[in-house]
Amino acid sequence: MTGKDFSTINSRGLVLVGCGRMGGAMLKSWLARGLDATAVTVIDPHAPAALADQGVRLNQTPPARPAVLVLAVKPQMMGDVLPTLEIGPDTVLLSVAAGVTLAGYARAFPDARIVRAMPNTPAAIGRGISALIGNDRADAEALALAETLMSAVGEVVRLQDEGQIDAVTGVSGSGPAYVFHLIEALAEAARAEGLADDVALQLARATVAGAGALAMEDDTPPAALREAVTSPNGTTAAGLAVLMDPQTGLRPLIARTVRAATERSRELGK
Ligand SMILES: NC(=O)C1=CN([C@@H]2O[C@H](COP(=O)(O)OP(=O)(O)OC[C@H]3O[C@@H](n4cnc5c(N)ncnc54)[C@H](OP(=O)(O)O)[C@@H]3O)[C@@H](O)[C@H]2O)C=CC1
Ligand SMILES: O=C(O)[C@@H]1CCC=N1
Repeated sequence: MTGKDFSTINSRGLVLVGCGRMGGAMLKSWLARGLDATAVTVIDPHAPAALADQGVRLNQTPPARPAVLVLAVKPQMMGDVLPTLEIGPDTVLLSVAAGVTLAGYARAFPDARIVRAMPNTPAAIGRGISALIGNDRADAEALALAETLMSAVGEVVRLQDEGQIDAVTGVSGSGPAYVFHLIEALAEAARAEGLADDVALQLARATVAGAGALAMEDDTPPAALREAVTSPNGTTAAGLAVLMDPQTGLRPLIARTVRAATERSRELGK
């Protein structure tokens, strides 16, 4: 990604409403990849002051027709935030909020080209993944602009149907938290088996990161990568007999986890 890819946004401006964990993570990657800080207006009462030192306009009147307005506040804040904004057909509204639907935004901004994206926090290091879906008014240009922004922070998939974004939220939007919890659980188990705290955490973190990197770089299916670790009647087989138990193992637990997160995303949309 280069400054050239951001040229429309750099000349017309980007407004970011909500610069917390997700908005802040994306902005960090965009600025590192060619977004001109002086083209950015951040609206957030608690935006980090350091952004102003980089040239970002903090809590100032936004440009009248920015190329894009990115909404990254909590879904519960939308009722307060939307009435403060004016978005016409020249601006792409790009929302990363869970739950809030295209129809909900269209009621507030009937002429707007609206795109929903569901990213995740590895966006902060350019290793996120986002899914995109636009409303009827979102033309190829609007979707391309959204894709430029989201592909600057990681991989992008396009959805066919807005309903699919709830499952994306339950899998990859929330998913980093599941993986961080796996690191916590592995480190705890390592401590329980007698390893020192720092060594336990180092082993857990590097194992999850290394296995993740191998799964990305190698086209081998994950099941085959798992089998390559598993010697007949060895240690991994003993561990997997517990982890892959059809009733009490990871599969049913992850299925329930993703179901709960997906259902919550659907609820937020009501
Ligand atoms: N965190 C994640 O992993 C992901 C989050 N999302 C979505 O991103 C959105 C933001 O989540 P997240 O970043 O975690 O939340 P945060 O609370 O970290 O960020 C939201 C930011 O918006 C600020 N804010 C509150 N009210 C306003 C307002 N009226 N105008 C402008 N800014 C305001 C908050 O300030 P203050 O803290 O002072 O209230 C905060 O800095 C949510 O809709 C969520 O569904 C999507 C994918 C992943
Ligand atoms: O927990 C949440 O609601 C948000 C959406 C996906 C990740 N965080």
